[in-house]
Amino acid sequence: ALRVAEVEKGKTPEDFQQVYNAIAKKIIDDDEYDNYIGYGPVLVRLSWHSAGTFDKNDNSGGSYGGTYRFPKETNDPSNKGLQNAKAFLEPIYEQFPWISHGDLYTLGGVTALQEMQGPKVPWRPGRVDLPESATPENGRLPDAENGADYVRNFFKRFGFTDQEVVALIGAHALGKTHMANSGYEGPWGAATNTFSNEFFVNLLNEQWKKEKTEAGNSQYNSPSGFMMMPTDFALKEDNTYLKYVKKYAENQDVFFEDFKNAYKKLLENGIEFPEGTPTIVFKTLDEQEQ
Ligand code: HEM
Ligand SMILES: Nc1c(Br)cnc2ccccc12
Repeated sequence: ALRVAEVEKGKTPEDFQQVYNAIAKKIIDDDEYDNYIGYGPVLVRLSWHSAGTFDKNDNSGGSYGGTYRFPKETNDPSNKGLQNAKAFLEPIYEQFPWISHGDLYTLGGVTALQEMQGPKVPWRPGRVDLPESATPENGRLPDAENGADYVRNFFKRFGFTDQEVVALIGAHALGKTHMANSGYEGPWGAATNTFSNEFFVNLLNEQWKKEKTEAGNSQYNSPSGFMMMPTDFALKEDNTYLKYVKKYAENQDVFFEDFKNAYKKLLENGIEFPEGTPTIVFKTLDEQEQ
């Protein structure tokens, strides 16, 4: 079914900037989360998982309906750990009950990314909450215990190119993996809350050793305490992906530009935005008088 955006009644870009500011301030206040990594990375992951159920073949799933709010999707094993991001956003929703859940989950990721010095991501409002019956079945998100062919095939469902796929996975510069959530653990050292191209720099420059985790997964570990999952590592094993890995490791500006475009496409996949829908480029807190 076609998803047509309808901006929340009477709301202006300034209203959405207020939501952005409330999320950004809460990220600063709740800085102790996950050993002081903070909520930035898990908010970005929630925005991706809310959009990552999209299937272009029948236009089902995706960010529009905000169905992550329903237990079936919240409890998808692929979403383990995202409950923390959901709880973080609950008081924001109480403060701005007019916002749709689809807009809230995608705006949460855009806010977190920009406040972690990532690129400015133009964002459009108008996702409309769909009923529980619209919740997609579990299992639409990717499984990290796989190689390049799986990754390439998985993202065909979104209509992404090889370049867009490599750019998007660069989000793994943020945060970390948690044994209790996914059966992967690490990095132990520089789990970061600043967006950069270092995922690609590490992937190319570190010495990697393939090991088994206590959950029975494979992961690649480096002496500096970094880790890669098989689907991360696949990006350097595949010659086409490797071309983009090198491009992004060499030039952070090019990575930021390509990530911004691919992330916007991810968050808006399957949605028709009518003429006149505002495109908002949010100001960061630093850019506003405090
Ligand atoms: C092949 C595709 C992908 C796979 C298999 C994958 C898998 C995973 C797994 C298993 C984790 C660890 C979760 C945990 O243990 O807490 C993770 C974390 C993360 N993923 Fe991905 N991911 C993929 C693509 C993406 C994309 C496209 C984005 C965003 C654009 C993204 C953003 C993140 C972030 C920010 C984290 C860190 C979360 C935290 O620190 O709590 N991932 N991913
Ligand atoms: N920081 C990460 C590194 Br370094 C490598 N892989 C990841 C996969 C998911 C989330 C974070 C990371």
